[in-house]
Amino acid sequence: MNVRKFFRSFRYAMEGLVTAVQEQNFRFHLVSAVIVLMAGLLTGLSIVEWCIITLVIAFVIGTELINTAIERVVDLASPEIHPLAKQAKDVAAGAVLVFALASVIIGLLIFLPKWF
Ligand SMILES: Nc1ncnc2c1ncn2[C@@H]1O[C@H](COP(=O)(O)OP(=O)(O)OP(=O)(O)O)[C@@H](O)[C@H]1O
Repeated sequence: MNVRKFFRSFRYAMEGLVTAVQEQNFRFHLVSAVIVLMAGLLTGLSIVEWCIITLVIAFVIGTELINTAIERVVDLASPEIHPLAKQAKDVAAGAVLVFALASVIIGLLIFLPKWF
């Protein structure tokens, strides 16, 4: 295994995260994740619940990262207005929406019974 290559790839991945942080939607998901993690600490969750919350946060943020990557590629490939460019961006945004809605439902199922 090439350790230098591994750390270089890691650095590029971190640069990707720094790029994504400049996106308002990504920052919204990050802030939401921090709020959910703080609520989890204050409420007290089981190991399984922490695993579910961690997975859900990773899925939403991961999907938002892929959405950002798709936006960049579409802008590169089709800087002019094109129906396929619109479809590509809207479908990618739809993927984020599906995960975000599922995360809200899962969050409610985990937290509501503990609060009420
Ligand atoms: N090249 C294009 N051709 C046709 N429609 C486009 C094109 N680029 C963007 N759109 C439409 O405009 C919407 C907003 O595009 P934009 O590039 O601002 O993306 P966004 O989702 O607002 O992301 P961000 O502002 O975070 O970059 C897209 O969801 C899409 O419907």
